Amino acid sequence: MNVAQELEPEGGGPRPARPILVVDDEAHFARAICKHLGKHGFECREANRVETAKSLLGEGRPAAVLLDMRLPDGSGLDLLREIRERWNAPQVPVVVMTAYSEVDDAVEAMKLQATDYLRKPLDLEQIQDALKDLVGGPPKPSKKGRSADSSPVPDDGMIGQSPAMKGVRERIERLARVVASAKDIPPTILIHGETGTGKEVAAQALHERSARHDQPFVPVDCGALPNDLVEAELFGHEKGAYTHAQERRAGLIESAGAGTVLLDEVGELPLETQTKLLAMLGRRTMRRLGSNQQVPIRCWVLAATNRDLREEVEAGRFRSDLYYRLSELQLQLPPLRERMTDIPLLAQAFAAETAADFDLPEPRMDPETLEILQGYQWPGNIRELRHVIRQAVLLGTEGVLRPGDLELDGGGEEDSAAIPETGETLRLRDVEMNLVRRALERAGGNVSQAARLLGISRTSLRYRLEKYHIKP
Ligand SMILES: Nc1ncnc2c1ncn2[C@@H]1O[C@H](COP(=O)(O)OP(=O)(O)OP(=O)(O)O)[C@@H](O)[C@H]1O
Repeated sequence: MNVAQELEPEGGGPRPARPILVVDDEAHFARAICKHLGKHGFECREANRVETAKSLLGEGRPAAVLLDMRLPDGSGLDLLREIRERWNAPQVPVVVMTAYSEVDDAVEAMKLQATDYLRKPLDLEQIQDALKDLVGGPPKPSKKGRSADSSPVPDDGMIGQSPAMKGVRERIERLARVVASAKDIPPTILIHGETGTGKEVAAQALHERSARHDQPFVPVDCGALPNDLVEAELFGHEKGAYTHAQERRAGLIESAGAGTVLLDEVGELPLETQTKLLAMLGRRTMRRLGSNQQVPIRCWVLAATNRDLREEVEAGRFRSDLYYRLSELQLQLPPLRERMTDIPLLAQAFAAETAADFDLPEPRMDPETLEILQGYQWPGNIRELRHVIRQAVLLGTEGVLRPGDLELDGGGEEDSAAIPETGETLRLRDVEMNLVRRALERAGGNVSQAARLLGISRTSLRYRLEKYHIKP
């Protein structure tokens, strides 16, 4: 009899499957475990702190617990003790995850009747195997699960059928084939594209097509990390390596294990960090801050940038040797304005997503709304489109997306050259509103004639009339 059977309630009969509780302070790692186990039919709950774990435990007994020892607000051992006091061993299997240097903890955990312990760094397969032994196979899939083809979003998360997008897909397929044929660590791929064009989505699609798809995918926004912390975040640190390093901590690169790391906005890395990154890519090892020991790295590195890195190299802000190292293979993502035919699909998918998130009816798209969306320049690309649609669904007319529901930031066909800085937006709106009023007056309230006077389409004028609440 396996533990899963032991956990069946005495009264028999069907019951909802209990989730597996994953407690690890490395959020990326915990998420990767949940994602991997999720793919194999296990339901998971994630906690990155003792407090969160306790409140999830308060909701009911889990099928098993995967427990990291070092947590930001307490120790895994104390949590294990509490689980044992609450539910008595061996009813809830607890698998402890420890690093090599935490042998004492592992011994202590065994005394507290941890069911098993796994040594970090860990492969997701290992975790799955350990759980399978303990709780048996995954529960039957629930009827609630969405069927793969009920969603307008393709498996790779990349919506779009335009020639430009088909080109991107083909390129990703070709890159994936090269990656699959690499004997050891696949070559680095540099993904270029303006902000919001989907570089992270493309990186994830590459990861999903690689042999590493069951391992963590760890995106790191290099631009968001302050200069004095960037190396600690990337490479990890020993206790006391710098003022606030109170605990030893694995870096993001190490926590990716044999998965994929995406260095997003890699052009933002300080030169000193670029040097360390280059050494790491060459030697396939790295050192945690404050340590002399070289740790082997197994992850595949992808990089993304919205800058022209060759220009950065010329300006002396980016190391040319690192540029060549990172750009062994390249992928270019087109701006949204070069694939306007994808806008209806994207807009409808974002509208559906928002409606589902807020339990609203999925809105219909007014044809004039689509015309406006396809006439706008989208400086913020797909991210901006998603934002505009979400806002329109939440704050606009229920059940239909009308032109007046769209809040676009200038950038339309006739004013795309002037995206105003803060403070100028109002002035631009005032000028535009006055022009619209004057044109209407001169045209005696005739919308088509006023549009001709302004040199814009009738739809564009109708959009502005709604936006500024002007009655013709
Ligand atoms: N082809 C696509 N289909 C659907 N959604 C997409 C697509 N491309 C991007 N998105 C969505 O657009 C948003 C921005 O995408 P992403 O973060 O990948 O862009 P990025 O180029 O990495 O941006 P940045 O340069 O600012 O880091 C996300 O919400 C993403 O889900």
